Amino acid sequence: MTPHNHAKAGDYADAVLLPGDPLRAKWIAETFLDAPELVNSVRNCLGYTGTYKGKRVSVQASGMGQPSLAIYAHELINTYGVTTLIRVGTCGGLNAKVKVRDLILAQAASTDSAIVKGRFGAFNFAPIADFGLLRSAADKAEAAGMRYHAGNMLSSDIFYHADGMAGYDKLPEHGVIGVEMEAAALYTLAARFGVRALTICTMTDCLITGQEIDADQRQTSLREMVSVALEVAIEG
Ligand SMILES: O=P(O)(O)O[C@H]1O[C@H](CO)[C@@H](O)[C@H]1O
Ligand SMILES: O=c1cc[nH]c(=O)[nH]1
Repeated sequence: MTPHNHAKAGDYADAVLLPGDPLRAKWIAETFLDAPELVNSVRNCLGYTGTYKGKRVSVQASGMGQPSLAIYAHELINTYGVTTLIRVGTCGGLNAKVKVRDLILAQAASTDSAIVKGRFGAFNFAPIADFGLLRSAADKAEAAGMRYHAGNMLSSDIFYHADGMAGYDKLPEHGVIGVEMEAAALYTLAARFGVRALTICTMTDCLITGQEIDADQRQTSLREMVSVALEVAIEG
């Protein structure tokens, strides 16, 4: 047990999906998992374990932002022995080629966060996805006919930039295609502790075109993203 998680040893599967939103964790558990059991509800940051296609898998909400995700990821890895962490999030679009509902597989994650930047002194560490998980997710999205983009994500500590698009500076012109708030910390912790991590996001609002997902599309496209993540998770 930890200050943020009252699950017992063995309550989590080796692979855990990490949505930001606790209610998305509940929806994933109730919609996709067989015999889901609530294993954590501290702060309402819900965690569940069940089976998917006969294999044990968990889902744990990470909250919003890198400090919050870092707490849950750190504890899942170091207290509960989790070895595969797959974030299933939403993100904004920073490239017009990425349409709402498209998946972004975060191959790498740039960041403005001190949680990563403060750790490497003179160096700019490059947080990257586990290649096996990335390749598997790309294969599965492709096989299912989904639109997806593998590329550089921005994990920002700031949702409301005071300067609007200028807040993203030169990142879009250097190939950064989406923005969310957790992947870089997840990849950095995975690297530090020698486990596997991937971030998959559904693009819900394009900051370039102003296009936004509507309520009906949101559920369908999150469903597609979660199916891909679960298929990757149970591969072991
Ligand atoms: O939908 P989730 O997984 O929460 O992800 C995105 O949504 C939140 C901001 O609205 C941030 O957590 C961001 O990363
Ligand atoms: O624009 C967006 C949309 C989702 N999540 C973010 O962090 N930014």
